[in-house]
Amino acid sequence: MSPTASQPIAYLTRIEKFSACHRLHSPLLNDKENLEVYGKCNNMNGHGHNYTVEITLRGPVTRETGMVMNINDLKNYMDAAIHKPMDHKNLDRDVPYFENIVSTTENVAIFIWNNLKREMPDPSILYEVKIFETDKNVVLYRGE
Ligand SMILES: Nc1nc2c(c(=O)[nH]1)N=C([C@H](O)[C@H](O)COP(=O)(O)OP(=O)(O)OP(=O)(O)O)CN2
Ligand SMILES: [Zn+2]
Repeated sequence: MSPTASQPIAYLTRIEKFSACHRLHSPLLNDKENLEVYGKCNNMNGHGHNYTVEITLRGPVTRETGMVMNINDLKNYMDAAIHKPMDHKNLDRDVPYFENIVSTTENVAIFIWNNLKREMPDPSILYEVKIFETDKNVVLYRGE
């Protein structure tokens, strides 16, 4: 059903956390360049983060249910898109997507976006993926 005056548009956000380790290393750069670009984050031993992910949907508030999406369903989609592939994993070694794609927070956001698009029955309502890699480093991705 398309939105009408009786179906206002709302933004629904769910926040989840996951932990993972990684090393910033680009296959498109040589070792010297990798060290120059990524500095301490290029260390062979890697390092870990407690990521916070905010997923926002934008869609009509369905009259019958009063919801953009049932949060219980959103939880399941986020579990499949975020926790199952990445929680307590080494992103570079355990997640095939990052085999040749550097595991920056930008690319983690794109990975989550693509996973959610596959999981959700109506992917058009996915509005934004926001990730806090640390308290100070935040990435927003809107599929552009
Ligand atoms: N554009 C990006 N730049 C950097 C990313 C990234 O994902 N995208 N990631 C890193 C490192 O992985 C690392 O996570 C940065 O962490 P760190 O410097 O320890 O964290 P803070 O900036 O929060 O802490 P400071 O104490 O201020 O250094 C690097 N660059
Ligand atoms: Zn990092």
